[in-house]
Amino acid sequence: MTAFRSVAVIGAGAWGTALATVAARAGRSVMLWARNADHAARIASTRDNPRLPGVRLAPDILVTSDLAEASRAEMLLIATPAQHLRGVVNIVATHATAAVPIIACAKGVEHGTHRFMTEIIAEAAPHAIPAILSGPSFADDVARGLPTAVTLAAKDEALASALVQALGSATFRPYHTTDVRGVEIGGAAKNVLAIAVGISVGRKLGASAQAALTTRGFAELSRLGRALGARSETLTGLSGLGDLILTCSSPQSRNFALGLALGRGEPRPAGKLAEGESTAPVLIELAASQNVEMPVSEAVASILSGRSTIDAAISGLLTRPFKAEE
Ligand SMILES: NC(=O)C1=CN([C@@H]2O[C@H](COP(=O)(O)OP(=O)(O)OC[C@H]3O[C@@H](n4cnc5c(N)ncnc54)[C@H](O)[C@@H]3O)[C@@H](O)[C@H]2O)C=CC1
Ligand SMILES: O=C(CO)COP(=O)(O)O
Repeated sequence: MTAFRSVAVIGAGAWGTALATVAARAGRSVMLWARNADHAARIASTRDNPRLPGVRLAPDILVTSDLAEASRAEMLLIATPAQHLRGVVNIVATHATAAVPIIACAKGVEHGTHRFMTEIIAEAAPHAIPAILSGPSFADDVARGLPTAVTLAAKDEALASALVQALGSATFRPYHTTDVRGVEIGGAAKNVLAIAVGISVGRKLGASAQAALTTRGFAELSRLGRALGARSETLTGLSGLGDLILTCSSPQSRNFALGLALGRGEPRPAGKLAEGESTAPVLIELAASQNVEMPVSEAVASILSGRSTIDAAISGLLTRPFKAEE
């Protein structure tokens, strides 16, 4: 199997920049693609990306806005927002014809199609090998070299393991699995649940409610995961429970921070991507199609769409019938 000497990171936001740093630390030859040529030129000359302030980009990371050039790498990491992944992979597919791994690093489910990230890659770039990287990892922590561990999934175990070898280092520790769907469900659902927990903290409902909501959130994430064939060790692993714990406990999470602002009745944080907002309506459509109950996610979707007030949604959750814990 190839040693994956060259890596292209597609999307120069906070996460793409952190991942470029990770790949450079692991000894890869790295190219970071930004869609805007001026933005790419500015990052290339200043070695600083305003999306990830205070992090200096290693001198050997090439920054480009040429997608054809980036698409020729031996491994591609896609770090655009989830709803834009298809658009960018469509273009990548016109340039890259070899069967290279394309690793989705976005967390979400596509509107309209209900497709998970690796399904989109499979449709948009049929010659490529889809994989997914997800887990508890704030871009800022990762870029600064603080210890993090994530899950990397591909259908072929040998390939998943080779990708881990190519990207892993002492401070960025990917664990490999073949449970692709399990990994992508965790990353998508935890963002929606983090908004709910942020709202409860913003409303000062207390630490006990925060723990209860996170746990019941995990119950519904697991129900959907099981219905879609995820393995229980994935759901309780880094990309499931691990990422849920991180984002439901820290205002550093943009999803949690959005919930916090909503709960406090404050303006939402400006210019911050909170993927849970896009994922919430799709997640509940997906759950309904599987006859899976996701009351916490439904409450988030109804608050975000204006169908429910926060107080009505909280009251709705607290007055649900008592039942067995499952
Ligand atoms: N920031 C973090 O700590 C982590 C983020 N992620 C995931 O990574 C994905 C990206 O998040 P961030 O980098 O944090 O967001 P960000 O808001 O910092 O950056 C998003 C980037 O995508 C680019 N972009 C937007 N639309 C595009 C399009 N149509 N084509 C190409 N590029 C486009 C933007 O120019 C921007 O550079 C999200 O799905 C997020 O959930 C995953 C793990 C950690
Ligand atoms: O996915 C993340 C951490 O694992 C980042 O969380 P936010 O997108 O909520 O900031």
